[in-house]
Amino acid sequence: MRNRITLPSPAKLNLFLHINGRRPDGYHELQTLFQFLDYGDDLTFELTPGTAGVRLAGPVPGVPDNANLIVRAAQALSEHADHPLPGILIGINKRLPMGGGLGGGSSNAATTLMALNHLWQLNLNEDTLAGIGLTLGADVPVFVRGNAAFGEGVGEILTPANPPEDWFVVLKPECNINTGKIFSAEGLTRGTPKIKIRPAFEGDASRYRNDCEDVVRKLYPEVNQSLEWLSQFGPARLTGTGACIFGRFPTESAARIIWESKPSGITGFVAKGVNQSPLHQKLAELK
Ligand SMILES: C[C@@](CO)(OP(=O)(O)O)[C@H](O)COP(=O)(O)OP(=O)(O)OC[C@H]1O[C@@H](n2ccc(N)nc2=O)[C@H](O)[C@@H]1O
Ligand SMILES: Nc1ncnc2c1ncn2[C@@H]1O[C@H](COP(=O)(O)OP(=O)(O)O)[C@@H](O)[C@H]1O
Repeated sequence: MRNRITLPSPAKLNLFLHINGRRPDGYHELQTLFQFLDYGDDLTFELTPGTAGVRLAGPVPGVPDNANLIVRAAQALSEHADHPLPGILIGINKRLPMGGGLGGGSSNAATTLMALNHLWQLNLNEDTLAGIGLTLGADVPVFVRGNAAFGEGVGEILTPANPPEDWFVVLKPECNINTGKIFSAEGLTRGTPKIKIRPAFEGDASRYRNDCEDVVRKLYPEVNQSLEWLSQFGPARLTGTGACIFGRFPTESAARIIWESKPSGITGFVAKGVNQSPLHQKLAELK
């Protein structure tokens, strides 16, 4: 049994995102296709016997520790323990932009649930971990399950999927987008008819759109400009409620050529889409 493990906390893309309606509680019913990227944050977990509680080795800028999804995930998990738990120190190597639609915070929460379930020897099953994850955010369950998936409901009803593992240029326009602001925008497309994705989806996901895109383009000219630039080279889309956008390429070299020619000042990265989460690949190696 190790005392210290470093685990990946990958990004997700919403390859498409449809909004089918609004629930009585105000949340929106979605249909979306999640795929992971082989790019993300790294989290290091170290047991600190003789101490109690969860400490972060350093803060995430702009996020108080007690609001950090890593700390909130650890606390939620600790409520399921039936034995005293040793303290834990968590280091964060943050690469993913925050509030970018890449699910970084949700992914950090899922990595924490999986890591501490192992280090604290809680033996909770995946259903329980996904259920705890859902209390922290709609995107946490897909990161706990670790399979590319169609998501329904608010994204928690998951059907495994196998989209092509293409390469992506991901760009982060210079703006931060609040998810709540987009879901409450007046002109948001909210009535896209449901498509049949269960028991199996038959179709080309790239034919479908992100229903948040029109509103985000109007409210954030930076996103509009970046989408116009990237779509010269093929279909480009928003992920989640933005601000990140992505373009799909069949090879790494094709993606890198476009990446090298991006307008100056814009940040982002090139990554491969993967249908098994890098977190689950690493956990399988540790077994
Ligand atoms: C849109 C998606 C798609 O993957 O991703 P991101 O852009 O955040 O990465 C997710 O569904 C984001 O889910 P989650 O991360 O739980 O959303 P939050 O930031 O907690 O939501 C902020 C607010 O947006 C509204 N909201 C959120 C999700 C949803 N399906 N319907 C909503 O109406 C609610 O008012 C909520 O209070
Ligand atoms: N560990 C964390 N990493 C990133 N963001 C976090 C974290 N903990 C809490 N947050 C909060 O969650 C918000 C959403 O972050 P994130 O999941 O990265 O973006 P998105 O949901 O747009 O993909 C951030 O703006 C931040 O306030």
